[in-house]
Amino acid sequence: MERIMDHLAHERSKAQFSVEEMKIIWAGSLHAFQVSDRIARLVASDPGFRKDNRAVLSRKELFKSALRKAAYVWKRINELALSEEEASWLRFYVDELAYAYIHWGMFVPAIKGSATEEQQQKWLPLANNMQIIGTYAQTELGHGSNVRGLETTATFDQETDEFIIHSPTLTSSKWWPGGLGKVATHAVVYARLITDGQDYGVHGFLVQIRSLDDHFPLPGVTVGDIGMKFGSGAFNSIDNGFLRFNHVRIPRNQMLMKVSRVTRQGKYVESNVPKQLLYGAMVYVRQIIVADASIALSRAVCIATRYSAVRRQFGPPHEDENGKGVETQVIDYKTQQSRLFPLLASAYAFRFVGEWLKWLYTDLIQKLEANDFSTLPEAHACTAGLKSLTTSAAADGIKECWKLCGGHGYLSSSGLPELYAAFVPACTYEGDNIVLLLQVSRFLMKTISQLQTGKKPIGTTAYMAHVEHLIQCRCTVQKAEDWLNPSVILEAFEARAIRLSVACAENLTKFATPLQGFSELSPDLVEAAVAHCQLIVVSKFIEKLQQNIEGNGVKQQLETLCNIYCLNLIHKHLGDFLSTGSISPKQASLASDQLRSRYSKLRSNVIALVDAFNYTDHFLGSVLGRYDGNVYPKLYEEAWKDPLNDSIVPDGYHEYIQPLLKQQLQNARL
Ligand SMILES: CC(C)(COP(=O)(O)OP(=O)(O)OC[C@H]1O[C@@H](n2cnc3c(N)ncnc32)[C@H](O)[C@@H]1OP(=O)(O)O)[C@@H](O)C(=O)NCCC(=O)NCCSC(=O)CCCCCCCCCCCCCCC(=O)O
Ligand SMILES: Cc1cc2nc3c(=O)[nH]c(=O)nc-3n(C[C@H](O)[C@H](O)[C@H](O)COP(=O)(O)OP(=O)(O)OC[C@H]3O[C@@H](n4cnc5c(N)ncnc54)[C@H](O)[C@@H]3O)c2cc1C
Repeated sequence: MERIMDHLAHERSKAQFSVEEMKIIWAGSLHAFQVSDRIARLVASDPGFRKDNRAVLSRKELFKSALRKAAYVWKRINELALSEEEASWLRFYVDELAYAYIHWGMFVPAIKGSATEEQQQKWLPLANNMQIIGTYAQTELGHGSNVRGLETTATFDQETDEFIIHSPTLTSSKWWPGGLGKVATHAVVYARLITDGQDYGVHGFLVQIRSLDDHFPLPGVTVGDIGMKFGSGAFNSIDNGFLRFNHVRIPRNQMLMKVSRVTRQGKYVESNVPKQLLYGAMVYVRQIIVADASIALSRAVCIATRYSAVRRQFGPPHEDENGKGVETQVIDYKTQQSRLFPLLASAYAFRFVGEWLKWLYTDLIQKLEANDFSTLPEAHACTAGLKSLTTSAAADGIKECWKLCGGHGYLSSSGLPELYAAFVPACTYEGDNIVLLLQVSRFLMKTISQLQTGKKPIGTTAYMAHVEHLIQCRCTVQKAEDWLNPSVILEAFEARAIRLSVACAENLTKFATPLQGFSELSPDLVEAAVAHCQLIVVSKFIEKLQQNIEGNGVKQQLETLCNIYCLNLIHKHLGDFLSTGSISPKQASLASDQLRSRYSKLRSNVIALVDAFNYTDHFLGSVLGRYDGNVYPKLYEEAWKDPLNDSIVPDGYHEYIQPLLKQQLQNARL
């Protein structure tokens, strides 16, 4: 036991940089570090937030436990008079999915984004004080990605000055909203607005669905839970629900009227803001999900890295610090490094691009407030594309981390199965990842077509202004070290991205209609979108390194991580880079040489680099990822806690095992 604890301490002593300074870089600022660190410790030390083994709880127990924790969170927020920022960290570190995520993450933002000032004044205090609990009811049984295809109707009745909300078909039943099944009292419902016999498309409506007195559904409302989801624990603590309306009436002023409104006379009036603002809550959450992806991936990487340093298999006999013969740490196998270190680099890359995206979103909101809508298309493309890119990579990465831990990774006590099950739906919710990439490609094709009109591309598409150069430039790498030059990397990624996009744009012209072209070429368009999004991540990582980064050795570690992130992408997408002529086969081989050398450079720092995430053992929830590396005794201890070990002889022995054994013995004797 002592030996293993010493082992991680030895790993930590090898770090060539200041972990404390890196923690601040990871958190984003000294302030963010201090607040999150304080709240993380508060949660970890409070028995009310203990994480029992969720995998062994029944659905009802799990759900009730999540309700208890959510209520306790609210109590502590009020007792400690926490600020909005602190409250948000508290919900985050409690790490139990419950209705509050949708209430704070989607219901409140939907009101803020789509309601008029007057409506906000009425509804926000109720929501902020938890006098009502809200959900976001958009998806239907028959319609998820295609929001324009939603069937629920909101028909204006001029006589009573009300909207009648109705589910005309089974497929129009709302399906999936979190917190809807058993908890929410209110919902922002997306429905087709019909007035004067005309259908004006999908709009948002605030609808009360349960009584605030006895929690029963209101007349005309049928509501329930959609059932168990993948994985034990994970999303099963939350009540994703179904909802059907039978001519439910709401006052006219419960239509969210920032984008358009219906007058007392039933006239539909558009405001001067783009209708896409109705989808504002999705843009907001997609931006948060990118930050979530870096957190989920970094948790898995932290577990796999610490465990890989503890775990030993095969190898020539080494001597440990005490001169005792030991096997090789699995982290020293080059295959382990080539699978794990790019994931560590990706966690950092996603963290920085998430930080940038938060800035982009804040900037968008400021512009919208000043009636400047110019950056909305780019913000939509960036949030959609990066949500897609980072969640797909993080979900795959978490799965890889569990395999990197061998058999023990498959145990619930490793924390990895639940982490995976809880994160993988991020590839689907808030927009299916392929559907979102197609949105990005649409934006890219539009930008390319506008180049011909002389319109200057801005923001993340600014590189497209150099199309003529990027289409014909040749990569200048001659030796492996040349790959450490950021401008060389950037140009290779820009050339690959623009060449894929231009090829798509040219191919699209060969079809009878753009619609037909988009449909036939959609796999290529998705690849072009991925290339563009990877370029954004690469360029934001490089930009981060150009900032003033303090702390002994911190910048050097980030440079190595950035090199690994970029070179590994080249390695993984070699087909693209070679087929577009962005690099040559010889340069590809030099990139691989450089990548190997970066792994060696990073090796002695990896434990400290995952320590910089500053995750408490409580938050990690993993025996394999413990800070002290005391893995084996704790695995043994956890095994004993399994309900099957409550009795020596299992329940069922007398009914099923004993008779079988007896029968077989008797048969043998005959
Ligand atoms: C975009 C679509 C795929 C398709 O759109 P269409 O092609 O049909 O076109 P449209 O006519 O709709 O659009 C035309 C035009 O608009 C552009 N557009 C589209 N969307 C947007 C947008 N959002 N913003 C700006 N512009 C937009 C589009 O590109 C066109 O432009 P051009 O004409 O110029 O080309 C659309 O149908 C779509 O979005 N589909 C996806 C559906 C979707 O995403 N649904 C989400 C449902 S809600 C959900 O899934 C919730 C899950 C939540 C799970 C838990 C989350 C956990 C994390 C929460 C955070 C916690 C926070 C806690 C905070 C705290 O605690 O404090
Ligand atoms: C855990 C979880 C929580 C959720 N929470 C909420 C919530 O709170 N509120 C809410 O309203 N919704 C919620 N959702 C629903 C979610 O937003 C939808 O599942 C999502 O938008 C995808 O829609 P879909 O399920 O209909 O998939 P579909 O659109 O049916 O996708 C099925 C397949 O078709 C493909 N596909 C679809 N359209 C195209 C296209 N145009 N081109 C190419 N391929 C296409 C997709 O790539 C996918 O492979 C949640 C979902 C999950 C899993």
